[in-house]
Amino acid sequence: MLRRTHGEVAGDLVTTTPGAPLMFRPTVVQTPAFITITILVWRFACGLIRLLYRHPVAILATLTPVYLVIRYGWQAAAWPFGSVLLALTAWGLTDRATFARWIGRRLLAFWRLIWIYRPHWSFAMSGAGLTKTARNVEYRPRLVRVTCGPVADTVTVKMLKGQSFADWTARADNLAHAFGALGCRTAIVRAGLLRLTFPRRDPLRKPLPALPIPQTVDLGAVPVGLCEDGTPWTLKVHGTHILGAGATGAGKGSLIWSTVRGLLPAIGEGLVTLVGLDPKLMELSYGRELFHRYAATPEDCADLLEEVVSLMQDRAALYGGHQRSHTPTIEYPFMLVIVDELAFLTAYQNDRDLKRRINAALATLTTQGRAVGVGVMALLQDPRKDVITIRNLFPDKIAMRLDESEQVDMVLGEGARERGALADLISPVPEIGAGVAYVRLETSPEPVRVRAAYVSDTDIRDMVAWLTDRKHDGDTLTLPQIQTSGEAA
Ligand SMILES: Nc1ncnc2c1ncn2[C@@H]1O[C@H](COP(=O)(O)OP(=O)(O)OP(=O)(O)O)[C@@H](O)[C@H]1O
Repeated sequence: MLRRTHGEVAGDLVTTTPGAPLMFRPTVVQTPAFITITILVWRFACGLIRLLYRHPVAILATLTPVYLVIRYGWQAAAWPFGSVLLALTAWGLTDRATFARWIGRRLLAFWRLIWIYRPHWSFAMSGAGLTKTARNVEYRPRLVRVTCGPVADTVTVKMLKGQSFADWTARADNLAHAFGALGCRTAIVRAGLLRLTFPRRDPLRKPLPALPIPQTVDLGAVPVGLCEDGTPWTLKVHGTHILGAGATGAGKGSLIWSTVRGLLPAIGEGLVTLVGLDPKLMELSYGRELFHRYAATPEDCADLLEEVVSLMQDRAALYGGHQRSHTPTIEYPFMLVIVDELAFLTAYQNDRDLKRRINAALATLTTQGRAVGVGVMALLQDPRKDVITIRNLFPDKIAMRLDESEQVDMVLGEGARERGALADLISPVPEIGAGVAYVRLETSPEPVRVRAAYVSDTDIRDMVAWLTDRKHDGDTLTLPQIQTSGEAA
């Protein structure tokens, strides 16, 4: 049976389908051509101004020679153009860093914008499922800006209304492949604005040799390796506690020894004392001489930890009401307690009393030690809750190669893996992956990929010799002593 459709009926449409959808025909308003042209010209002008504002160097470098050739002919233009080119080459050869900062990376950013990001943007967004369609119109997130750092591109994006940060972190892998990058890290700039970081090359691909022993020591920034953006990786050791987790062979040793190496001058001056707990008897014993106090058996470790706790409490009593923070002095040096394979002393310890004493001492140190100049740096293989119950008492965490993806959030905190901390995907091949880690510092929620420098056995022997030489030179006659509780009081 033929039946007319309901609603604002489109002409004389009829249908034989029962329950056919209502058909509406929107009113078509003819836009005058001059309005359309004005809008297009306006958009073009805005785009041009934006381009000039964001890429002045690239635009000048492209347009100036063209203008000179058209205006004066190529022979006349060749002189100024050649001179500028020569000056820029000389600048690039003599001071590479400033040339790269002011010219090179700006040109590169422009090039990568027009060659990689702009042409692939639409397809990458829809391919990654980051577009939204409403009334048959596809809306795309806006590419705001591209900048280039020494090793990575930073792309600023305006998210679509209704999108969440999690939508983007979940697509990080898709985006990396879409733009031919090694990976993609996401970070929020402000509400609605997102920063995507695409590494162009990986400065952490090759092992780093041990860093030079620094001239002076900053306990807030001890150099231990390299970040993936090519900047030095520095570790804050004073006023915090550090937990490092990594499967066997992940390179936890390089983290310990790079830290000790960075602290060496301060150890020599007596401003830093090292306390080593080495239940595996393999790692710290190699540089035993660098530690003021050292323990290996669980009993000795428990005694030593309790001694440090009592020292810390004496200091706290001394400081109480007078000062709220610690400045290292020879009398009251900063004390770093390094624990290799913490689980041997806690979870895998059969003696219940020892286990309780060690756990209690570590919990006390990590809750009260920061302000009085006692820090704990603990390493372990397995970060699960039943292995380490005091995980949350360490403000700074480092995830080296881990066996399972779930372990990443256990170490670095909820959502770290989603934000790009792929510690479970670090290569087990020592040359490629040993010493590589993701860090999440107390001050920043974004995980940063880093690699610790490799301190070989020879380097450790040299460090011992360096310290011994200084002692003999008279700089420091004895290794600084930990004051016992009686002395401190
Ligand atoms: N930073 C590094 N760069 C390159 N290679 C490294 C680095 N650190 C360690 N390695 C290599 O990886 C091997 C294992 O390192 P290391 O013993 O430090 O691992 P680990 O995490 O302490 O393992 P385990 O928990 O079994 O003791 C080393 O013998 C060395 O060859």
